[in-house]
Amino acid sequence: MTQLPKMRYAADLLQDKVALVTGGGSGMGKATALEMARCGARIVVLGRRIEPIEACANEIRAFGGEALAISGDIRDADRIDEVMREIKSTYGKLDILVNNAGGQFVTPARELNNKGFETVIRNNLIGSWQMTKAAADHFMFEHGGSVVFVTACVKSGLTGFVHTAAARGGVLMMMKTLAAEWAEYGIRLNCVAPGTVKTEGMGHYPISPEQWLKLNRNVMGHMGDVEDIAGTIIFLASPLGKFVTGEEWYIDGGETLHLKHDARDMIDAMMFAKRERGDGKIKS
Ligand SMILES: CCCCCCC/C=C/C(=O)SCCNC(=O)CCNC(=O)[C@H](O)C(C)(C)COP(=O)(O)OP(=O)(O)OC[C@H]1O[C@@H](n2cnc3c(N)ncnc32)[C@H](O)[C@@H]1OP(=O)(O)O
Ligand SMILES: NC(=O)C1=CN([C@@H]2O[C@H](COP(=O)(O)OP(=O)(O)OC[C@H]3O[C@@H](n4cnc5c(N)ncnc54)[C@H](OP(=O)(O)O)[C@@H]3O)[C@@H](O)[C@H]2O)C=CC1
Repeated sequence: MTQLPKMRYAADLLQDKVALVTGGGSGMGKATALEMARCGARIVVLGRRIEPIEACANEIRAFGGEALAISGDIRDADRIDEVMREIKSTYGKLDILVNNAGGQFVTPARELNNKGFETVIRNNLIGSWQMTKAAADHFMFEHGGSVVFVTACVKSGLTGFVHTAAARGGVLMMMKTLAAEWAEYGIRLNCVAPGTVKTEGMGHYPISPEQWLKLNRNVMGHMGDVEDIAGTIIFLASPLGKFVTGEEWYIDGGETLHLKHDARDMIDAMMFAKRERGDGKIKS
């Protein structure tokens, strides 16, 4: 059971709202789902594995909230359509979409093949587009809504992650374009770009959190907590953010204050980890 932090927002902030959080079974997505439920929203938790999303929904029910866990892959357009129909038959509407699901692997660009590049683009750009378009078609063109994309700090690229830098940059420009085109339907769209945040997901990488911090440009010297990101997502998604659209907010411990590149250090650390493992891919 997750240790719930002190509540920051009013318990009725999201009263009568229905929110869908992709990747809501772990990390920042789970923290967002739990806090949104504590603010009164009915929550749909989406992810590929059923266990983590069921666990999150059960935690919400345990404190008296309402939640529905639906398994699905954001890359699968047919499944997304089914998910939207299930939400319609259960709750009748969808007010908030948090496009949080995503992930990538670390690799020097020189060693990345086309399939690997496309895999990460599909997971982080095309998946978010498909979710957003389906939410708008099924619900938000009708009654408005708010979409928050979780991206990453890629202001000056991201060494070792050319695929995800391209995908997240694509999400940013997609979000800004949609914010302009869809304002007339009452749809707001924004991005939250986390710096390095302590989550289960960081376990996928071959270096320790301490090594991440050394390579990182964060001036605070410590990682973010999932609640730092959840709080910002909720602000933007809720009526508190009703005059904000088309924005990207960096929640990054000052990582973007200075743009010193860590290119050599990053590649060296990754290549070292790869040699240590003796395999072709940099896997955790
Ligand atoms: C200085 C600090 C910087 C901080 C940086 C930002 C920190 C970000 C942190 C986070 O995002 S935490 C969230 C963490 N979660 C993840 O990142 C998820 C981990 N990754 C995955 O689950 C998977 O890698 C994936 C991205 C979802 C892809 O999985 P999928 O099952 O769709 O593809 P695969 O069949 O495994 O692979 C397809 C294709 O992709 C290439 N490839 C895959 N893995 C690697 C690898 N480790 N190295 C190189 N290439 C890889 C490859 O072409 C694969 O095809 P095949 O070779 O298998 O035919
Ligand atoms: N932690 C960090 O420092 C940073 C993270 N980010 C990004 O923030 C987001 C959340 O990260 P974090 O909480 O750390 O990550 P986690 O790995 O803990 O969570 C990612 C979640 O997304 C789900 N997911 C991944 N791919 C898909 C898919 N194709 N379809 C449906 N669900 C999917 C996973 O569940 P399942 O596997 O069951 O599908 C998982 O629950 C991600 O987009 C991440 O890349 C960005 C910058 C930094």
